[in-house]
Amino acid sequence: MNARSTGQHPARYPGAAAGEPTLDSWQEAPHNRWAFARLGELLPTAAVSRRDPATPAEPVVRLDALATRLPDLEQRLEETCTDAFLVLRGSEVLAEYYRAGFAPDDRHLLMSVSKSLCGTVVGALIDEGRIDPAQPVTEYVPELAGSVYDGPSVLQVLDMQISIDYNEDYVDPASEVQTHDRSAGWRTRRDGDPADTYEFLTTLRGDGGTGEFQYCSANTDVLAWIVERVTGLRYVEALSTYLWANVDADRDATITVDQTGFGFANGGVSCTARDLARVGRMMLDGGVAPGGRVVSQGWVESVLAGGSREAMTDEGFTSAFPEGSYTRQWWCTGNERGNVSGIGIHGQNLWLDPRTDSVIVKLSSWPDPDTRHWHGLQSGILLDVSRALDAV
Ligand SMILES: NCCCCCC(=O)NCCCCCC(=O)O
Repeated sequence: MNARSTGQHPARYPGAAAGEPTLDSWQEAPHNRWAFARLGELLPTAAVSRRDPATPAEPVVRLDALATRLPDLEQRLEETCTDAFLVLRGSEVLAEYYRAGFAPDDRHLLMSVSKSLCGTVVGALIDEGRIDPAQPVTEYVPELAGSVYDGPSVLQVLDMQISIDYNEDYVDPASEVQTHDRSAGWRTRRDGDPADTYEFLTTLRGDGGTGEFQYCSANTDVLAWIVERVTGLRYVEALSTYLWANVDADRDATITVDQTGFGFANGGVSCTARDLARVGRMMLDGGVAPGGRVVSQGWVESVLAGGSREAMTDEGFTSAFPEGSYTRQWWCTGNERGNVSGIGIHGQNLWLDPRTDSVIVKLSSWPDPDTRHWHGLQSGILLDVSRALDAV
């Protein structure tokens, strides 16, 4: 593959030269001043737990508030490989569950729930007038000229309505989603792979079609690239500035980065269940968080109203939710309760139940990424808990 220029990217730290520090220069001045405090952005880093691994966290089971209506909830959480589960009604944590070995302040990978966070950052920048959703993507990232993103609007990327030669089969080694992973450092590189995520995005092609839903993880990374271009910040910093710094989080979130330091917006965020619930709380509070307004009420209303039912083609989703749609990086069930969710493979949900003003977080480690069987069990729990909240 011929490496092509993907243009200027935000400096890793103020004053850093483009592309610096690299794996070979981070130990040298002046880079060491930044790198010694940010090593996890350059080298895979293991945490030294403050909890003795020999005495893993005790399980936490606080499901009493739901026990009358859902006496088998704990069993269902166990059967669906739940690591953390939390129900936040208003500002009250009504129920919580953490499996043995996973503590309430442990972070968990969100997979594609990360997309809903990125969508929120884009929403904030649209509110500020810094992104116009009707503009073509290439207005912000001209380096995507010639790719499938040469033509579609930012809104079509947000709503995933672009026909892309991208196979999102997580277990197919020949799929584009696996090449994407390799470019981002999630899998071992192969000869000829793009050097990084930016370059991978420039390689994507399509038939020029728009208007039909196609779930494609690359779209979110394009959004993150746009975020970088309009803010001059790295995506990791923008996520902090526009979202995380405002939600009164207990802990820092983390995001995986590729070798250029580009955050894997489509699936790489990890955080605690309680902090993720705070993002849901902000949505149900009309875009307002303890640190101030994150997105406009109008943005939140657009998400809760759902997207185009006609555009939705995902039979897996519509078999469960016949009125389902996807908009602004959120899955919208179109059911009578108006449930909307961030959804990630292997059982991650940030589920909003506007009717009871509740947020349900479920973080899991299903053995399979994305089967109807597992989604069915998971949706069943989320719907049953939502209905139980009507009476609690
Ligand atoms: N390769 C990096 C991470 C990709 C994460 C992909 C992901 O989490 N996808 C979620 C798919 C949700 C499907 C929902 C449904 O069909 O019901």
